Amino acid sequence: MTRRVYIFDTTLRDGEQSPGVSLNAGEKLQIARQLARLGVDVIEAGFPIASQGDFEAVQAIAREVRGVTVAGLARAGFADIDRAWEALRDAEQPRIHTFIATSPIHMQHKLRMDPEQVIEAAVAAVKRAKSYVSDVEFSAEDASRSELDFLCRVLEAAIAAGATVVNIPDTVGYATPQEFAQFIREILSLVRGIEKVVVSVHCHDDLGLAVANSLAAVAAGATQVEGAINGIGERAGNAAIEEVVMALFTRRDQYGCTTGIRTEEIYRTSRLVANLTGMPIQPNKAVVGKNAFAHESGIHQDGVLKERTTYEIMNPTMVGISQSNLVLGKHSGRHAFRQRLAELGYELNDQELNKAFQRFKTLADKKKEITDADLEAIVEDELRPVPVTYDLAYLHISSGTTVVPTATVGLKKGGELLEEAACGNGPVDAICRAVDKVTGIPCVLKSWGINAVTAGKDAIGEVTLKIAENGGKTYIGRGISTDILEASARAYVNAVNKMFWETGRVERKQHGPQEEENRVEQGLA
Ligand SMILES: CC(=O)SCCNC(=O)CCNC(=O)[C@H](O)C(C)(C)COP(=O)(O)OP(=O)(O)OC[C@H]1O[C@@H](n2cnc3c(N)ncnc32)[C@H](O)[C@@H]1OP(=O)(O)O
Ligand SMILES: CC(C)C(=O)C(=O)O
Ligand SMILES: [Mg+2]
Repeated sequence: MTRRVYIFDTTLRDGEQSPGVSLNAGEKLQIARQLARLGVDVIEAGFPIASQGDFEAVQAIAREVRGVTVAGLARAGFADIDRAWEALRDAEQPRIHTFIATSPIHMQHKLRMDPEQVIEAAVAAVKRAKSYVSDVEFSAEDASRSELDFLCRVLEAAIAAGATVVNIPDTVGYATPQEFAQFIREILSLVRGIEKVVVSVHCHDDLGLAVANSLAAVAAGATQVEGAINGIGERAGNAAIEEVVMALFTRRDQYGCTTGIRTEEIYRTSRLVANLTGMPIQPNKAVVGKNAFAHESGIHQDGVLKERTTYEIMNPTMVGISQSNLVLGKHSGRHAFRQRLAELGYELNDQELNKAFQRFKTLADKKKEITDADLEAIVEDELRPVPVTYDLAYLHISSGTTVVPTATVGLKKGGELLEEAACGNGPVDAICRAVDKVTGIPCVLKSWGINAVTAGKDAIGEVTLKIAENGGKTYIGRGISTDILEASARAYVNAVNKMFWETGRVERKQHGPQEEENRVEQGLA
């Protein structure tokens, strides 16, 4: 039989405790609306006594967001609880979440209270909260470092006082999965009345075990998991909700649990939280990272192209990502290379493909990322090798903050040296204009981009650009040099040569040895 596990989202409370994160009321409201669309059961909207801003944010969420429980956090003190109620009173389903620490280390050093005082404070807090709302969650902070007998007494007292949810936090991420599962099993068997309430866990990621501990607790019988989107939160963060949910779904054979989450909303929620909190998602992050459904190795790409499930245990569309991504790099193989070229509109025969593939591998050894423009340039060169009509003989640039950028270029055409100078908005513009003067054909620079082919201060830059002749067809040019202006000039001349060749401005004949040498110099052969 499948069990329903409740998802308690604390992105807006514990998540906001991430160092450097502060969300205003508008941003919190935006995230809360999306969390409701995602289908979480509880949104912990904030800690109302923390600041006027947080109070207003919780109040705004309580007033607007429907179909979900809205919780506010409060220490075990009347002022906190009263303030939480003030903020939550207009919620459709309000929950006051009150907490106090139960571990010897916290009671002695932080609270400076003895265990009996802690029990008294817990009971008084739950009763106060209960006087306002029927749904009261009690958390025993630092539960995983608390003595089991004492913890059970506190939980029992909180349930007797009216708590509807008891939460067992691993506040400092100290637990390990087997130990935590055993801890939960013991609590479930020892605490009187626990069968009447929801048993929750709240795990932190100090040892990278937050999700594993949460899942172990669910397997042991916990019925609510607390966490944050993208795993943000105090220190190393909370259990990542998207990971917990997708693990419960993907391994439902193991856990036998369901959640109310609409998984297709996961990616959108993750992006929104990353954007509004300013906490970027690491590329290799499970479920929502840029690489979570990306494959770079040829063997994997081949497998995925033949049958996606060879290397994917989840369908990306299930989490709201449109498709798997085959990334071309030095580890890629011909199957993925051919597929990407087909997507770009190139159908190559086996011989052409092999030649282009060798060029691609050579480039991939030098560059981290191979772009579509790189592929287009490779294929264009392979399929349509062009003779060198113009060859860059020299380039002189005058540029700076107080001078008009000026370029002088010398281009060889046959045995002749043709020289021109031009001014421009910047040095690249000046180069383009000077080349145009030589050729007599003004072109528009449609795009220009540079990549470092090698690392370090003396990196070789590779410029890829696109030009078009007065609204006409686009030609791609590439040029490499340690000087980015020289690379730009070479790329521009390369594109001009393609234009001359394709528009029939030069005689169509095979490359001679000198032309092939020139192609090598330009980094094109
Ligand atoms: C594990 C968690 O994530 S707990 C939640 C942590 N989140 C936050 O702290 C964010 C919001 N916090 C705040 O804005 C502030 O800390 C406030 C407004 C709550 C309190 O601010 P201050 O009154 O200046 O107290 P301060 O934060 O310096 O110290 C905390 C006090 O609360 C007490 N306290 C801590 N937890 C509890 C608790 N659960 N119940 C009762 N008292 C508690 C501490 O012992 C300390 O009391 P003391 O002043 O008598 O020594
Ligand atoms: C307030 C409690 C639930 C908490 O955040 C923790 O113990 O980590
Ligand atoms: Mg926490």
